[in-house]
Amino acid sequence: MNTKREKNNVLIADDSAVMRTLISHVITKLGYNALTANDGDACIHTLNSEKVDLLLLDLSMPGKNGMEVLSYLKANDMVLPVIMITADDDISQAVQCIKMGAYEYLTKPVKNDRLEITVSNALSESSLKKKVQLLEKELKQQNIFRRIYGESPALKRCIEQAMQVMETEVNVLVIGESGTGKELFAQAIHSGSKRKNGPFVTINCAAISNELADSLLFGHVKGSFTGANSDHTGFFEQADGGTILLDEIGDMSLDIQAKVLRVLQERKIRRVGEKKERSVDFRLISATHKDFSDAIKNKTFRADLYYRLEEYPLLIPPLRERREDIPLLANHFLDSFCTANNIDPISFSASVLENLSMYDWPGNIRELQNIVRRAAINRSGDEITSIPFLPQTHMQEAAALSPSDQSHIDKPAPPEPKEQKAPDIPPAETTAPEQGKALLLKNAELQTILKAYELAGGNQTRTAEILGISRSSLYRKLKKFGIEKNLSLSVTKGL
Ligand SMILES: Nc1ncnc2c1ncn2[C@@H]1O[C@H](COP(=O)(O)OP(=O)(O)OP(=O)(O)O)[C@@H](O)[C@H]1O
Repeated sequence: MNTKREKNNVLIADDSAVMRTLISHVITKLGYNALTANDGDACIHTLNSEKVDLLLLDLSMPGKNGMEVLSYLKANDMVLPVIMITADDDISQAVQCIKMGAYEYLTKPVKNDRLEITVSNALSESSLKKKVQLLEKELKQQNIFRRIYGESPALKRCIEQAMQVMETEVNVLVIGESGTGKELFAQAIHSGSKRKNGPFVTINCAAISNELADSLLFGHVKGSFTGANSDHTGFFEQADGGTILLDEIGDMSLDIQAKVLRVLQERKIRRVGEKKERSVDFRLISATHKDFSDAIKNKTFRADLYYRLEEYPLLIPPLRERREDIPLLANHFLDSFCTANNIDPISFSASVLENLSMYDWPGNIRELQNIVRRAAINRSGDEITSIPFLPQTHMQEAAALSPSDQSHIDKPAPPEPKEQKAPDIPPAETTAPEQGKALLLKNAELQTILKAYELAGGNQTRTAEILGISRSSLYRKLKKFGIEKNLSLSVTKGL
């Protein structure tokens, strides 16, 4: 790359007007912009007000001398190549400047050819350094956010914000509907922070009762209450040196809010049954799907705690506000499912991807992930051509979408050819009465569970994993279908 063409700004700081004129002449002839300063203070002023790519700095100047300007640059993290200009008898100081980070020194009288070469080399090197730094930043971003898929401007904005805040110690409040990826973002912020080698501890605030709060949050010592058979380390202590995620923070009781506020203020905890206090060092991230304004008004959430939590709010938009991410996410979940289950690659037909893009996804990405898994289990070939169990209640008409939403669905989806539909599950478009529809959905759900069960080789934990639900949800669903325990019996009976 030819640095001359870039019109870099070169600042010449010298108290001699003759030197400034001579050097400016050479710099301009080389194709760079020459800026000048007649002393150290003027030099610092220009550095703060202009974009300066290279500094030619006289060592001996009235007011702040060259060495002091160099110290100022270091103290203020201002990174740019500096070439010292020095009289012969200042050489030892010039060497000292190199040790302080100056790129090179030139002795007076400055020879034009030496000046030209040194300036060109310094600018090329600095531009190369900037490129490497940019690449490093991109690589770091790709690595930290590798599990977060999406290309929409809305998602990219979230990533950019997370990048900005992750290296600080600021408390982050991640706000978004259920299933939008709040926990994923919290994990990414932790892995991009200085605490990345420390623990990442998640507390589900909705699951902590007032009775158990002290023991769970702060720990207990053996014998401190009935059933305390051994010492226990609480969540805050477990997170020492790392990050703690307070998930579903809006569901925390007022009692527990007071306890958490105290830890945030004092950074100390006391285990139940123990007198001594222990210091804890953690970074706090909280997540919520709730709007706090009403809770604060109704005094069910402490305003003083809220303002501590939301030092930096990070808003994750729902999937329906970034529809362009849907096909990408759907394909990603399908590929992951096939890889995890040793299935030959399958794909979605274009019309299915369009249908998925028109759905509102009230359960956001988690719901999309589950629907993709079900579709993969129910497939009848290597292409998925219909999603019969996609509820119509949240389906947008293409015409109802905003123009930006429609960029990917400009043509209406062609009707599915009859022979491609799943044989035993009628398509969702069927104009059946409501009861009939409910029955069809129930049937589709059961078929999905049975196929997952087959795929899992009869293992119920694995079945639940494939379906993306917990084991207890699986049992609940089975119960709903009148199957209490023995799923294999139902499969063999064909239900
Ligand atoms: N952008 C994304 N790319 C890939 N997977 C994602 C993305 N966002 C979320 N997911 C996946 O969706 C699921 C839900 O994400 P996550 O648990 O982070 O959401 P959440 O907002 O914390 O949900 P909840 O409020 O219900 O706890 C997870 O399996 C997660 O891996």
